[in-house]
Amino acid sequence: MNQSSSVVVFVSGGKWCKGIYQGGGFGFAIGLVYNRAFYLCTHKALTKRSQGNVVIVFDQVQKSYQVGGRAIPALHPTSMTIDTGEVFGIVGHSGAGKSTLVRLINLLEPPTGGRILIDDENITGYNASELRAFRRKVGMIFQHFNLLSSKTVADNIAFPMKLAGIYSRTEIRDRVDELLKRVSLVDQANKYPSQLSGGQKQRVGIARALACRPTILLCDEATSALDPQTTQSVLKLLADINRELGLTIVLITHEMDVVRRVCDRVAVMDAGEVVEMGAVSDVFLHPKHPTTRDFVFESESIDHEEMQQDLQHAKGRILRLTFRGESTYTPLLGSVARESGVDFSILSGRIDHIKDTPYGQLTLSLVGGNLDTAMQAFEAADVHVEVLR
Ligand SMILES: Nc1ncnc2c1ncn2[C@@H]1O[C@H](COP(=O)(O)OP(=O)(O)OP(=O)(O)O)[C@@H](O)[C@H]1O
Repeated sequence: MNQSSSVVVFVSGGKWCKGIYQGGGFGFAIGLVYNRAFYLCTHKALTKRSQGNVVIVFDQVQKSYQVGGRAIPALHPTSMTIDTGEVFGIVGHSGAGKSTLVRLINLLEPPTGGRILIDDENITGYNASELRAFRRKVGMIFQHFNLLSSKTVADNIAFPMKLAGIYSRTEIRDRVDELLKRVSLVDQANKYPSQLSGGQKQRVGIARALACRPTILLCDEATSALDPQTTQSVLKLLADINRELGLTIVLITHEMDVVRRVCDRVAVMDAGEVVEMGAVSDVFLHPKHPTTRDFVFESESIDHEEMQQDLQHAKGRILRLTFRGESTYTPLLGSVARESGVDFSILSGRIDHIKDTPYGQLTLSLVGGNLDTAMQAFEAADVHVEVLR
C-alpha cells in the first residue's frame, strides 16, 4: 500500500478531533480504535424493540391558536403513531410546535381538527370525569420542574395522589416511599424544593409524575435546564423507568444528542410540521431533511463548511461508510485494501452510540485499485456505503 497523508478526524467521548494520518497502517489503527470502543458495549438495544402495540394515534391532528381574532396554525395536519413501551423523541427548533404536539396528547390543548386515540379510545370526545381519569394515565415533567415551593419533596410527590381523591393514606405513604427510593431521594424527603439542586428537583418531578402509575410519561424539555452531567443521570433514570416499568415516554427536546442517547424513534418538526420520522439510528445516520441534517451536524460539532473544504483537497473517490452494531467489530479496511488494491486516506471518523448500539462513520478517499471490488466487500460486510464524490 502506498503511503499517503490526509486529515484525520477522531473522536474522544463522542467529539471530533483532527490530525494528520499517514495511510500505511490505517486498517490496524481503525480496527484497534473500534474494537477498544465497542468492546465495552452491550447488545441490549439490538434486541429491544417496542412491543408493537400502538398506544397513541394522531389522525390528521391539527392545532391553531386564536391570536387577535385570527387562527394561527401551530400544528399542520399530522398523522403518526407511538408504540407501547417506546421512547419517542420529538425534536425541533424553538417555535416548531413541539410543546403544542405534546400538550395535545394529554389534552392540555384541544386539537382544532383530527382525532387523537390513546389505547384505542378517541380522547377528544371525553367528558370531564373521563378526562380526569385519563389524565392519571399520563404523567408529565417540565423544563422548570413546576414543583410546589411550599411543600416538601414527599408532599410534592404525594400531591397528585391526594388530588385524585381515590387513594388511602397508607397507599399514598407507601407509594411515596417507593418512589423516593426509585429516584434516589430517600434522604431528601423532608427538604423543600429551594434546598435541592436542579437534578434533584427534576427527580422529584419524575417521582411526582409517576405517582398515579401512569402508562405514558410526557417530558417537555426535561433536561434543558440541567448541566451535561446531570442531564446524563436524568436521561439514565428515564431509560431505567422505560425499561423496568414498560412506560411509554414521549420526550421533546431541541437537542439531537438527547434523542440519540435515549430514544427509539424520533419525529423532527419544523414550522408546525413533522418533516422526518423514523428509527433514531436511521434518522441520525442518514438524515434526509435539511432541518434534520442541521440537528445532526450540530450534535456532532461538525463545521460543515470546514468539512467541505477538507473534502476538496482529497484525491479520488470519496465514500462515507457507516458501521452499525456487529459490523463495527470487523477490522475491515486492511483486508479490503489488500483484496481490491485500493489505497485509502481517512478524511474523518467518528465512533459513538445510538442508545446502547455502537456505530461508526468514516469518510474515506480512495485512489487506484479496483473500486467495485472494494465497494462490494464493504457491502458484503453489512457496511452502508454512500458515494460522496
Ligand atoms: N397559547 C398560545 N397562543 C398563541 N400562540 C401560541 C400559543 N402557544 C404556542 N403558540 C405559538 O405556536 C407555535 C408553536 O409553539 P410551541 O410552543 O408548540 O413550539 P415549541 O417547538 O415547543 O417551541 P419552544 O421550544 O420554544 O418551546 C409558536 O409560533 C408559538 O408562538
